[in-house]
Amino acid sequence: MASTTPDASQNQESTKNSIIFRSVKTLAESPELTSVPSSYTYATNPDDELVTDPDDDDPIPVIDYSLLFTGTPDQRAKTIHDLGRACEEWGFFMVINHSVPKSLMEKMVDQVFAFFNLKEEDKQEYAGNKNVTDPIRDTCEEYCRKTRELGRELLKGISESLGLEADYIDRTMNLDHGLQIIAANLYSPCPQPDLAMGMPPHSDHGLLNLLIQNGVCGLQVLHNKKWINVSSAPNRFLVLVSDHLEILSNGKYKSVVHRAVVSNKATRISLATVIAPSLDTVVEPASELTDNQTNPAAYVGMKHKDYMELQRTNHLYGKSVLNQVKI
Ligand SMILES: O=C(O)CCC(=O)C(=O)O
Ligand SMILES: [Fe+2]
Repeated sequence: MASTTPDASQNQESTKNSIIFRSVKTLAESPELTSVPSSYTYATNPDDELVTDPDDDDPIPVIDYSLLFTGTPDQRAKTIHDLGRACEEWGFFMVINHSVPKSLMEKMVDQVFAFFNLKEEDKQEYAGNKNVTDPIRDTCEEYCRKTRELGRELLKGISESLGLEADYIDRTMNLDHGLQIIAANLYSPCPQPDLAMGMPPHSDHGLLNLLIQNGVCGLQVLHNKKWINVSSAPNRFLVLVSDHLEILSNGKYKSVVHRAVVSNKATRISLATVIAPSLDTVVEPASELTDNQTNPAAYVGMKHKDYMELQRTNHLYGKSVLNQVKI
C-alpha cells in the first residue's frame, strides 16, 4: 500500500513504514487495493484444510420449529429427537418455520448494512456517548425480543432431548435475566480471499447462537474434521451450539467450531444473536446428567461473567477457552 488518494487518506493514519486503516471496510474500499497487506494475511494449516459441501448422506440437520407446537405428538417427539441428534452429531442445525417474521429479519439486516455504510466520521459519533443501536432501536428491540423467544423455546426442546424437564435450562441458567448479545459482522469483498479469513475458527460462549446473513454465504462449520460450507436459503436461522450448552450437558452436546471465510465478489453481513445465561449464573454440568462412577463432571463450574472475561483476555482460537474449564 504505497500511495493513497486524497479522499481515502481521510480514513488512514500513516506511521513511519506503513499505513493503518481505521477499518477493514475502509481498506477493502480503497481503490488501489489489489492484494492483501501482510498484516491482514491469515495462514491456514494445509493439514486442516479439507473444505467440502455437505454430503448427501449426511446433510446439515434442518429443524421444523412449528412442529414443536402444532405437530402431532409423534411429530413433536421426532423433532425433539432430531434436535438432540443435531446437537450431539453436528453442534449445528438450521431452523425453518420459526416465529421470527421474515420482514423483521430482512429489516434488521438492511438497517445494519445502512449503519455500516455511514461515512466513517458519522460512525465515529457512535464510538462515544451515542448508543450504536440508536438509528435502528425499534427494529433492534423487536428483533431481540423475537430471537430471545425463539432461543428459549429451542432450549426447551433441547432440555427435553437431554431427558430433563422442558424448563430445566431456562430455570437453571436464569434466562429471565439471561444475557443476550447481538453482534453484526461485515465482510467486505477481498481481492485475495484465499489469503484472508473473515473470522478465525472458534466456538461461542453462551448456550445457542442464532445466526442470519444477507444471502451471501461464508460460514463454515467443522464436522468430522472437515470444514463444511453452509449455504442457506432465506428465512432460516443457522443455530450454533455454544460452550455453555456443552458444559451443561457434560459434553454430550458439543459446541461447534466455526469460521467465516471471505469472497472477492460480494459484501457479506451476518448477525449473530447469542442466547446466554445470566452473568451471575454458575454454569456447570447438570447433576442429573452426571454421576461419580460412570459419568463424572468433565468441566469445572464457572460464573458466566468470569467465562466471558476468560474469553476476552485469551486469544480466541478453536476451543481454547472451553479447554481451560475442562477437567
Ligand atoms: O459470520 C459468520 O457466519 C460467523 C459469525 C460468528 O461466528 C460470530 O459472530 O460469533
Ligand atoms: Fe461465532
